Amino acid sequence: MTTPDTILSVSGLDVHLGESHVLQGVSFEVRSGGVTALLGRNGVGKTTTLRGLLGLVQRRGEILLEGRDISRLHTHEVVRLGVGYVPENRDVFAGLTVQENLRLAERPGGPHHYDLVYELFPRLRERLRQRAGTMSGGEQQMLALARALLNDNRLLLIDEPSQGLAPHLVTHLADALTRVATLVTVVLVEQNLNLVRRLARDAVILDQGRVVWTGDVGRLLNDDERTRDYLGVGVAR
Ligand SMILES: Nc1ncnc2c1ncn2[C@@H]1O[C@H](COP(=O)(O)OP(=O)(O)OP(=O)(O)O)[C@@H](O)[C@H]1O
Repeated sequence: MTTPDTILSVSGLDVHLGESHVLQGVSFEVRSGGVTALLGRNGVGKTTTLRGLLGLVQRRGEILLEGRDISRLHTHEVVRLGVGYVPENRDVFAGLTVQENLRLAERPGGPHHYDLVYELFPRLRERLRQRAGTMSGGEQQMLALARALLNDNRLLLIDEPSQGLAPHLVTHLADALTRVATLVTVVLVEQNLNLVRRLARDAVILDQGRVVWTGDVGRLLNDDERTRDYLGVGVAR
């Protein structure tokens, strides 16, 4: 049931890729504010769900953003409604500088939140003239996040931001995302369950293209059997 504090409501989302029926009627809701984690084993359809929401893959089903059906909109129209995306491959232009990468991310009409970006990632301000491709993986991840944060978004879709980062960078990322989540609703795909525990309030678990569990993150991560069955891991406490 959709309640007033629901920002996103997905119902019967279906995606075929090649011969595969990757999403088979995915349905879930995202509450306004904070972080909802989209979890599941490798290959269950998490990235495809984010891409489906954005219209980057052909999809069927109903997707309501603040009550408005966006399921037939093109990607640029979804983005213009305030949906930001940070893909897992760190979508930066390697041959361009940090400054150019940020400029290109500016959505026409603004506003553009450079103050916020530099407050969260002071390193980027120091490196405005550096080519993005010569920065470390962590710095590129910060730049990818910064590109999404520059614009006014209602919803940010962030795919595996901690992938490949050293532990101290994961801590920095967690601090930044904690602040981000006070400003905009986040749907986070993440394998690092310590990060999920720290950041997320709600969880949605996918298995083989279907939602198999939704609920409170704390409840999920305190349930060894469930985390083992659905996520294939034990959780360190
Ligand atoms: N272009 C494509 N053509 C055919 N199958 C695809 C294509 N892209 C993805 N798939 C398949 O769709 C399934 C879901 O992929 P997806 O990337 O959404 O999973 P995921 O849950 O994000 O996985 P991971 O945690 O490993 O990133 C996988 O089995 C994948 O092999």
